[in-house]
Amino acid sequence: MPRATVDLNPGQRPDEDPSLAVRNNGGTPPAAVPAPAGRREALLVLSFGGPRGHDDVMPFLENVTRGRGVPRERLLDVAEHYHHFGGVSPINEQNEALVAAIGADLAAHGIDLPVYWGNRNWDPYVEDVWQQMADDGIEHVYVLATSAYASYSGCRQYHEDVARARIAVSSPGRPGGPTAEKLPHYFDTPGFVRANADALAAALARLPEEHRATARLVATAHSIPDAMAAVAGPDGHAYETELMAAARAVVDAVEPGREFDLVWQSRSGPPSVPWLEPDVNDHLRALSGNGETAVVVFPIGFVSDHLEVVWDLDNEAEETAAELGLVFVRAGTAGTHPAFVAMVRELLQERRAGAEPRLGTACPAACCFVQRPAAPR
Ligand SMILES: CC1=C(CCC(=O)O)c2cc3nc(cc4[nH]c(cc5[nH]c(cc1n2)c(C)c5CCC(=O)O)c(CCC(=O)O)c4C)C(CCC(=O)O)=C3C
Ligand SMILES: [Fe+2]
Repeated sequence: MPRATVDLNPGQRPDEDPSLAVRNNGGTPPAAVPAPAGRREALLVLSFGGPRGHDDVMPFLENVTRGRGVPRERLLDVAEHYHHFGGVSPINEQNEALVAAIGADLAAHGIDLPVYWGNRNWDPYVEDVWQQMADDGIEHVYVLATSAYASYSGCRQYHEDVARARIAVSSPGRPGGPTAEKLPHYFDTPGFVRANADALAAALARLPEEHRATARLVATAHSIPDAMAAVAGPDGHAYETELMAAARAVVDAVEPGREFDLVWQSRSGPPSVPWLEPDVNDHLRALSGNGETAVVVFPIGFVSDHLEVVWDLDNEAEETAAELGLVFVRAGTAGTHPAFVAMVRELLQERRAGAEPRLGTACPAACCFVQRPAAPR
């Protein structure tokens, strides 16, 4: 018997809180059977979203943090980071490039499948894209989330985004637009590991020669609240274990067995709430105190060089390193690396051929569930 799963396809339930449909419904997991012949399918790249200009910044931040108890001072602080880039997040052009690269790769392999792009927090919103796909006659959508790992923010919330979009496009006789299934977590796929390993190797090569063999390798990922980490994945703590596995595989692909650290960046929320530690800046101080002279930071937790990378690492962490006199190089992310793009095609083909659903495709009903604060502050 299939386990109760997060329901991506709640159909037409306009009177229900969309998030309840996701949380409480024991839905049917996508079956391990091939896609029906002739069904009109599409791929949706589902991402976080980011502002496109000055005036978008605060409304965007309010979208991200609605009802989440993030202090206003933190929002104003983060708004400043965006304003350093004219209010334009790099995430949009990163996603446009990824969509183009996936489209070109599918075409090059003779796979006739349209690729759409939608976001949780900013235009193009997932609800609007779902409507577009419905209008275009798409019947089934494979969803690639731009996060490789388990956690509420990186997995479950993307399931919720899809369920919300499906409810938004429901109308009498046309419930939910296309049906959906999320592609599984891909942190451990050879393509994702290869893309990150190439980036790490390139970063090492940018170090002055005398530091290459001894530089400390430091993997980073977005910090999350301890409470969110505790319930990530079916058995808890999957965010940390998946990150550790991905970082280990990436380092081993460059230099088998070389030591590395996994630390956290970009924490948010009120100081009273514990998040995963140590922070990358504190970690750099500790390394320097231990006599280390050079570091390579590789943001394994992210799939593109968006703001959390180009500000929090290239600016803040780099500055910390400079104060300490540490030689600092930051490795790139998967971006549009051909191995990463090919991996997306492989995940897609695996699902279309009827492979057994893996974690992230069909999640147990309570997987990654976190209780949000009762009232927005
Ligand atoms: C696990 C995780 C990922 C990785 C998985 C994934 O990629 O989905 C991620 C990605 C991202 N986070 C991003 C930006 C932000 N995250 C925030 C806030 C938060 N992130 C959280 C977690 C994560 N975040 C959490 C638990 C919060 C607290 C509020 C809440 O519980 O939701 C805030 C609010 C202000 C602040 O407090 O920092 C912003 C602006 C951007 C866009 C960057 C750009 O614009 O280029 C991206 C890709
Ligand atoms: Fe975030």
